[in-house]
Amino acid sequence: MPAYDQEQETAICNKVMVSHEVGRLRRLLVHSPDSGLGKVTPSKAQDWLFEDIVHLDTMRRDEYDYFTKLLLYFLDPDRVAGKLAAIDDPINRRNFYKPGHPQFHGSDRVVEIQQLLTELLQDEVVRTKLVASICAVENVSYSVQEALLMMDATLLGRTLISGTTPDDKRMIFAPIPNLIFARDVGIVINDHILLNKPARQARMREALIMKYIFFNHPYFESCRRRVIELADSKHHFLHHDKDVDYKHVTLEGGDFMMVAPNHLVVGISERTTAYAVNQVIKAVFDRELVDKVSVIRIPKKRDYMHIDTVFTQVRRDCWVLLGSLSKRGVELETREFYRTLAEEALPNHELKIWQFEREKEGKTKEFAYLEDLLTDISQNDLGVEGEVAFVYSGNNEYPFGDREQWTDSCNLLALREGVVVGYDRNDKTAEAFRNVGFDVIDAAELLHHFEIGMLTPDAVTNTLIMLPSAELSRARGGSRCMSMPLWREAPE
Ligand SMILES: NC(=[NH2+])NCCC[C@H](N)C(=O)O
Repeated sequence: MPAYDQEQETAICNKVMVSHEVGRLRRLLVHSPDSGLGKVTPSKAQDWLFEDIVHLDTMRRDEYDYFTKLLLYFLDPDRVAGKLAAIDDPINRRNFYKPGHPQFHGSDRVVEIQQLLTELLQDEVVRTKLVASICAVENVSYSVQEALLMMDATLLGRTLISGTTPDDKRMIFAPIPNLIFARDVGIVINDHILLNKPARQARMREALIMKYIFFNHPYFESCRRRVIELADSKHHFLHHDKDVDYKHVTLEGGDFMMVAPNHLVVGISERTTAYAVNQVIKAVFDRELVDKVSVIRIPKKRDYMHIDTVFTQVRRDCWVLLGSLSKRGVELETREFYRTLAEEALPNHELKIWQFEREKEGKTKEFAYLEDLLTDISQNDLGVEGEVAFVYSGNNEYPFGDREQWTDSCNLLALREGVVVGYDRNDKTAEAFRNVGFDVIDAAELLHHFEIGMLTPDAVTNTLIMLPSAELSRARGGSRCMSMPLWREAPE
């Protein structure tokens, strides 16, 4: 047996490398719903980017826990295989799923942000800086700041995320309920990490916490010099408010897709500004990180939010997307208009796609439709020779396409090529998947098959795994949103 190589083991453990959307997922960041989600009030729900208040216990026990089990089964099976009956025995009070609890799974493959934060808070210097920054942003009193500094790291981590002190009685600042959407906290571009700059106030504390984690946690030590932080334009603070927008950098992970090692896809959306995209292109070309950047401008509407709410990749040769932004959808919508009037009248006319190449400065290619770009990626970047398959939200039947997009039918996370996780409420989209030859199976049933030895994760192919989603979908994000891949292999 070769000698155990500690250095090599650490390098693998801390590997940060994402160059694809669909190869085998090896490591990711997540955050399971914390008590802050159970404190969202109807009057604040919209400000905090939820469409409704959620029932926390149902969301955790009946929904998110299945996500955790699935991720562990595929990425870190030793923690769960053959153990689910014991893990889920009511006697164990879900302790396996509770960050900070001695029985917490603590996986180094399915990495919990709260655990990283707790570890980071053991460093006195970082702890003082981070607490001071959060207290400044949240505008709390000096005495609260002092009290926070007295807490032990586990309790402090929990408080900084949930906004509530450990006795769970005193809310000292707002929760950050969107931290469950780990996709938006940062972006891995090959071996670099691009920091998020959220568009909404409700997500500022998340970005602050993650900045400290990426720059200070030993886990990211090896790539610290490869963290990219983009700034607003020079003197942006001198501009009039109404002019600030176009010179403002806001960017969120849902608008970024590493589709191939040489090719980054970026969205201009409600959350990511054109100015930010311009800075990103410069940053990745200057560092020679990719050869191509494709930019997709989508209508700035709440329903669409990020590009990953309107399409995601399933296999090298298969994508799921929203019909009204597809070739047929846009053509149908425009047909009855004079061309120039269509541009004025139709929201989907905002859809525009450009491709920039590092070596060909000034030369920009345009794509008329989303399918054209996606076909180009499949065939030219990923070597697909035959047809490229498109699965449409709601099976492209009116009005199910829009209804199911709203509940994240287009926001899928690939665990491996062709094995994707989606929400169980999107029936028509599931039908569309069946029509192109996919199996559709509930997460609970699949886990049961694993537990009784009927199936192994490696044997699963071309499958849409359905996650219970009545509560999760009210938070407006799907499985892709709930994951930030740190390491993904190339599709085999
Ligand atoms: N990558 C995504 N699509 N993330 C979805 C985030 C949802 C969250 N409620 C927000 O509005 O910010």
